[in-house]
Amino acid sequence: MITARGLARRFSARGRTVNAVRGVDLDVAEGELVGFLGPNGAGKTTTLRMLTTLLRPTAGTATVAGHDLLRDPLGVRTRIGYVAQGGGTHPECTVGEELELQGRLYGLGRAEALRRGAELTDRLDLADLDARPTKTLSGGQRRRLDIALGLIHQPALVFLDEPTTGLDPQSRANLWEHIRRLRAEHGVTVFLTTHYLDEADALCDRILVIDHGRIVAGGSPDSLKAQVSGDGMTVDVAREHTTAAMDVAGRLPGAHEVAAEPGTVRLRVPRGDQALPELLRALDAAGVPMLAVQVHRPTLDDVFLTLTGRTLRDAEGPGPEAPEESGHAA
Ligand SMILES: Nc1ncnc2c1ncn2[C@@H]1O[C@H](COP(=O)(O)OP(=O)(O)OP(=O)(O)O)[C@@H](O)[C@H]1O
Repeated sequence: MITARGLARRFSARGRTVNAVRGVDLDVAEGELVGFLGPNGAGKTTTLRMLTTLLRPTAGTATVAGHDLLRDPLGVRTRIGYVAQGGGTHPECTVGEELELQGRLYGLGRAEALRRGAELTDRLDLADLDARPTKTLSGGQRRRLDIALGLIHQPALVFLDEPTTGLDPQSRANLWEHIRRLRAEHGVTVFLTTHYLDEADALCDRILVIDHGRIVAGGSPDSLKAQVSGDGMTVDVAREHTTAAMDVAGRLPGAHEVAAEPGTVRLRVPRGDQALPELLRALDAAGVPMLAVQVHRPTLDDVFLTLTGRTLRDAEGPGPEAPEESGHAA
């Protein structure tokens, strides 16, 4: 459904050059639900905008939904849906009007646009909101409307840019269910970007991790987690015992990535369940009272840390300063 080779995009403005995407290869099969994961400024949106014809690549080639991205951008556009981060609804228009207008923009007749709109509002739990101005919708309802608008022309492939950013946990879980159903019941291929590891973990068959404009890892959530060697342990002690606890922890068989901050020691061990009693005995023998301990299986957070040396939290915040440049359809 998507094949991209060496896709790259450079922005230049005011004498500065930003290599936002530095040569991305992608293969997405029909019916896959793929997550594109990375911190702020990693190049997710830029890649998405290239794949959806909104931004011309500086290098590389791609075929999207059976059409060549550079030679046949119109062909690409008719077969894909793109749900951008901010959405684009008019605040005074009603849900029904927005859907009808979008359908007409895609060349549907009025009756067909209304029929599709009704089908989508039904499918996305918006059926009672037809007459409501979009400005009165909740965050979750608005995101579901954005998705309905992206699906009006029955695309085979839909791109969702951070679909759940800003939503409360319940609305996120609800939206995940709708995204799963898009694929399960309608065979739509879904390519989504997200900051959230739990989202990628819960939703995606496959995850691609992008950092500094390059894909640094890819695979199923489980296979990525398997790349992290061992379980994590977090040990809390009184601040004055931090160094002693770190020494003890570092001597456990197979202990690695041992790090400490005042009152807390973190490490990785091959098997957390086996290391725990040993750690308790060793701390006891060293006269270090332990206040609390946690053992956890590797998470995608750990994967990200292992691959990039940063946690997604470290990476939060604005990306490198870069001036705006308006995008051009290819
Ligand atoms: N129009 C532009 N002009 C100049 N630089 C840009 C432009 N668009 C993006 N960039 C820069 O390219 C890099 C990648 O940005 P991009 O928006 O693709 O990242 P992202 O992974 O989607 O981040 P976020 O999660 O914050 O949306 C950043 O350094 C950004 O500042």
